[in-house]
This record gives sequence, C-alpha cells and structure tokens, in this order.
Amino acid sequence: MSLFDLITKLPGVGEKRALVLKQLGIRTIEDLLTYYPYRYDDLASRLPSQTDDGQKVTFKGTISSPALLLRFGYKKSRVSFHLLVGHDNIAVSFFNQPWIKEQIELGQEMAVFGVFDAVHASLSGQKIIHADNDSLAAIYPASQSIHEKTIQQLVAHAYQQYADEIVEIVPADLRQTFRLLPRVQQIHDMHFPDSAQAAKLARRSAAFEEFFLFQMRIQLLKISSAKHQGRQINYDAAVIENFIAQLPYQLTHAQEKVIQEVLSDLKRPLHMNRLLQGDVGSGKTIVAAVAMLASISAGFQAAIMVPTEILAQQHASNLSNLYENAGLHLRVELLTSGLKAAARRQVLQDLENGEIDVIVGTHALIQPDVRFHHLGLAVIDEQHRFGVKQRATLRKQAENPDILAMTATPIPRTLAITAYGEMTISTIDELPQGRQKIITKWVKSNQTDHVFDWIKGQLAKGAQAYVVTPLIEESESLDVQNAELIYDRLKSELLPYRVSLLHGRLTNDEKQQVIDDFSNNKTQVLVTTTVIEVGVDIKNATIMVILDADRFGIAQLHQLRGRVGRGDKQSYAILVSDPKTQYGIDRMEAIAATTDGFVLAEKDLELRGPGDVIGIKQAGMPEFNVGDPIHDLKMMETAQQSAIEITSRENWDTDKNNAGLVKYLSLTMYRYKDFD
Ligand SMILES: Nc1ncnc2c1ncn2[C@@H]1O[C@H](COP(=O)(O)OP(=O)(O)OP(=O)(O)O)[C@@H](O)[C@H]1O
Repeated sequence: MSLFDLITKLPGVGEKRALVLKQLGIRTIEDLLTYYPYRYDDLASRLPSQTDDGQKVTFKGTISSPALLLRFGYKKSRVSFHLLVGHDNIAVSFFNQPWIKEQIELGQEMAVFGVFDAVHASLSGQKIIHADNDSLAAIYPASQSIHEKTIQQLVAHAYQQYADEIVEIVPADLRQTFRLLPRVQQIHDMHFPDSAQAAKLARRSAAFEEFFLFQMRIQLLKISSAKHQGRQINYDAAVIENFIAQLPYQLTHAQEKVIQEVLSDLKRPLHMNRLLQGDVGSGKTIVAAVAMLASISAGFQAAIMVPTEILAQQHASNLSNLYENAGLHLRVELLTSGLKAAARRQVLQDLENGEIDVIVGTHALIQPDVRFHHLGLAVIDEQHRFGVKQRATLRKQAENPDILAMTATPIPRTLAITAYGEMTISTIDELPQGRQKIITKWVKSNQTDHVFDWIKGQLAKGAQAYVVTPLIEESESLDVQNAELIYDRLKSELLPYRVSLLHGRLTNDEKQQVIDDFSNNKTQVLVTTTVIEVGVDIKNATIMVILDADRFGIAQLHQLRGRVGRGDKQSYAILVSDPKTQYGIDRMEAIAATTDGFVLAEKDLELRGPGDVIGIKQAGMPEFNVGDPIHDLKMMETAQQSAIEITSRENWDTDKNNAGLVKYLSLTMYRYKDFD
C-alpha cells in the first residue's frame, strides 16, 4: 500500500469515475489527499444576534411550528416551519426538498444550516445538521461530472485507509525552523479541521510544502539540464570586442553587464536558459546580436525567433547591417511563412548544410522540416508571445541549444520568482544616453481636432507620427474599416504631408512597403491598427497618438508608446479616450504618470490581479492549489532559498534526512513534464 497507488484502489472508484477524477488532476491517492478544500462551511451553531445578513450559518433550536409543504407545479416546492433559536423565532424554508417535511416534528431539537436573512428573520435552509459537533465542512472544487459530496466521501475514505502511509516530505530541520505541522496532521486538518484556527495552521504548512516542492523541482530541472545538455561555446573574444568597438554608439552599463552575463553562460559547459528583460527601447537587440556572434565565432549557428513577419524582416536587415558595418561577412537569412516554396527549400537546405550563420524567423522556424547544422544559440524575442510548447519545440528540434529569451513586458518582481523560476534573469535597467522622457498626455475625444492640428504643426518641423486606431476585438473587418476612416480623414486634413495605412489585411509585402516608406520618411504619418505593437524601431517617428486608448491594457499601451522616443528627439504620446469605468481612468492615469515599464507592470498587477496580467499564462505561470504566490511571496522566497540550499549540499539526495523528499520527487516529476 502506498500513497502513489492509483485512485482505482479505493472502493467505489471504477474506470469511469477515475476518468472524471483525472480531469480534476487526481490520479493517485496522494493527489486526492492533497486535493484541498477551497473553503469551509462553519457548521458550529450561532445565535441570530451574532449573525450578519446574508451570512451562511447553522442555527440550533426547537421546532416551534408544524411543517407546511407547498408545491408549485411539477418540480418546485417549499417546506416551511419555525425554529426557536434563543429568543428569536426564525422562519425556515427549504426549497425543492419536499422530503424534509417528514423530519420536522413540533417540539423537537434541530440544527439547520442555511443563509440568514436578517431583515425577515428567516433562514433559507440548505441542509439539516445531524452530527452534533462544532465542526467545519470542507468544500471542494467540484465539476459537472462529480459532486462535491462525493469528493468529501472519497477523501474521507482515502484518509481512513492510507493515513498510516503518510510520511514526512519536508526535511525535519526545515519543519522545525518554520514550525510546520507533521504531514499527517496537516492533511487531516486541511480536510477535517476542528476549528478555523486548525484549518489556518494546516493551510500554512500545506502552502509551504507546495512552494517548497515546486522550488525543489525547479532546482532539479536546472541541475539536470545543466548536467546533460550543456554546450560549451568557446567564442572568440577578439571578434566580440572588435564588433562592439565598431558600433555607432557606446553600450550602456546595463547592456555591458548583461552581455557579460550571457557570454559567461555561453562559455560554461552548462546549458543556458536565460531571460533578458528590458524596457521598450532599452536596446535588447544588440545584446542578442553579440550573443549570436559569439555562437558563430565558436563555429555554431544562431537563430532568432520573433512573433511577426514585420519584426523578422526588421531584425534580419538590422543584423545584416550591424555585422556588415563591423566588417563581418555573415550570412543572415529570413525564414517566414511568406517565403515562396523554392526560396524556402533553398534556405532549409543551406541551413542544414551549415551555410547560413544566422536565421531569423517566425513560427516558420519550428516546423518539423527545419533542420540545423549545428545550432549553438536560439534567441526568442518577445518570448511571452510564444507558448511553453513552442519554446520547447525549438529546443528539441535543435538539440537543445542555449536559450536567450527576451521580453519587453517586464513581469512584476512578485511574479518573476514563480513564473520564471527555471530561468536566470538578466535585466537592462537603463535606457541609452540622450533619450528624452516621452511626454504623455491623456485627452478626451472632443479634443481630437486639436490633436490633429497640433500634429500638423509638428510635421512642419520635420516630425513623423503614428496614429493607432481603436482595437475592435470582435471583428477584424470593423477594425480595418475604422482605420480606413481615420486614414481618409487625415489624408486630406494633413496635406501636403503624406499619410499611409497599415493593417492586418495587407499582404506581407504590402506591409513591408508601408513600413519602408514610413521609415524612409516618404510618408510622414502612419495610420495603423495594432500590427505595429511590438518591436518596430523607427527613430524619426516622435509622435504616437492612440485613439480610444481605453480599449487597450496597460502593457499594450506601454508597448505602443515605446514605438516613439527611440532616438534623441523629444517624443510625445497622446492618449485620446473617454473611459467609462474607474478602471479605464486608472489605466490612463497610470500610463500618463510614468514611462517605466517595471513600475507599470506592478501597477497592472495591482489593478487587475495576477490572473490577467499579460503574458503570465503563456509564461508558464504554474497554478497552485493552496498557496498564493503573490500574497505569500515571502514564503515562496523562503521555499526557494531552502531548495537551493538543500540541492547545493554534497550528496543531498542520498542523505537519510531527505529520504522522504527524494522518494516523493522521484514519484511525482511526471506532473511537471511541461517544463522539460
Ligand atoms: N547603447 C545605445 N546607445 C544608443 N542607442 C542605442 C543603444 N543601444 C541600442 N540603441 C538603439 O536604440 C533603439 C532601440 O533598441 P532595440 O530595438 O534593441 O530596443 P529593444 O530593447 O528591442 O526595444 P523593444 O522591445 O521596444 O523593441 C535602436 O534603434 C538601437 O539602435
């Protein structure tokens, strides 16, 4: 008998029920015993005077009127009677449970659980409480196919049969330091607490256990990927130095620091899995360019995967220029789905033969027929745009190259420890010199004419402007129509300046043409839907107008604004919107108040809660049963330190004190295969 017995070992659990349970993530007895309730109903009885209106409560008293059964139509019914609780005569009603009537006898003692209505001194009964103890009833997350009560019963069974098998997992010294309950008591009190206090203590121990196991797994994954899949990239330091020396600008300290971090990772025989976060416009591309050059100088290829075709083209041409200007003759190729069949075949062939040094691509890079000669480094740009699966595919396909993921959507510090636990984080926390703060203004839509007049004045001084049209999520065609309307209007109003239009319905070549024209100042105003959101880098564009800005989230607005202020000229962002909710107003004010993406990320988290913050789901943010990684950040940090400390000890995995932990981890790694 073991906690890792399949759930079908329990009486009453056949194949069918096992399948239903599996959907709740319950496969083994252990899974069931750690399927914890999300709340408890307090069944301890109270007096009406101690109870708030609308509260769930148990009243215990004497039945003071005979039961009356009313039927409405075929299925509906109401049983009503009075219960004398202390000095209050409470009107109790049970809906659609006609059989209750049989249990009601005048003068008898009874305890009823239900929802209290203080105004009418009545109780809407949910159940009659038979057991006469003061206890809490565990309420479990159930599903359509399995009732909460069934789960209660299964848990009770499992506990009865398997309590003796519950052994300690968290090592004794940690349990002592953090005053954790013995595991068997923790599990007991989670499901069958005697008091709210007992439940609370059990929850604390269970949360620590959950965080600690999570952090242990992350450490193990780090250790194992470092041990087995390393790739030593012995780059040529002179090549790198020379390249950096030829750049038209001085690297910022932050860029230098981050480049050093990446280079020393590459040189180590360990596998690199690094996340580079840096605010919009902070200069991440050059870091990627250096890292890729390092890989190439050591005889490997390098790849960079980006979310859109426009971005792929831009990166390919930037990288070519950067290398070319430094006198390096590297072959940089583009692999996107827009490529013609023959051209694609050629690229694939050359890639496999090792004739291509750098491949820049979209999702097209992770198609099954893409094979590398010897990929040393894969860069993933805007990594939150790719799912865990896609990132894994790239790694597998290329025999586990070193990974440098980049993001301009900073994740709040409070979430990073959990979401990116398995990655090492580098941060560019400084913008290139000479950048001026983008002046951001929020105006109401009745100011739109003013805004357009003002743009015209700025165009006369040589500026260029983006005008982003409202995002209409429900319909792409409305989205495009809208952009066309604005385009038509501005085309005539802004004469003699030239206006162009960019939206998702254009072909890739058309899009590229529009971007090129704007980039070369052939057009001065670019009316666009959100196609341009990420990465577009045109220095002379200094004005960003976002219409109906309240349709966008904070992260997206920040990304959009980041398209300007990329050179040394004063830039402006104008948010035009009439938000109808406080949340909308809060977002406008937040964006107008700061241009710091890290501050905004925290604000976003505060305004929306963790579930919604952009990119978190995709970032592989794991879900926790008991602990709340944001609320219990301190505990998560402690768990992380403990896991690092344990795994760095010599022979920790054969140490007797860790036997329970080691066994548990070896039997449960399957749950975390997604990280692989
Ligand atoms: N140290 C530097 N000094 C001056 N300009 C720089 C420096 N580093 C990068 N730049 C320039 O700043 C601009 C923005 O850099 P880059 O495109 O790499 O930003 P990014 O971090 O990728 O931003 P985003 O996420 O918004 O795309 C580019 O035009 C680049 O040439």
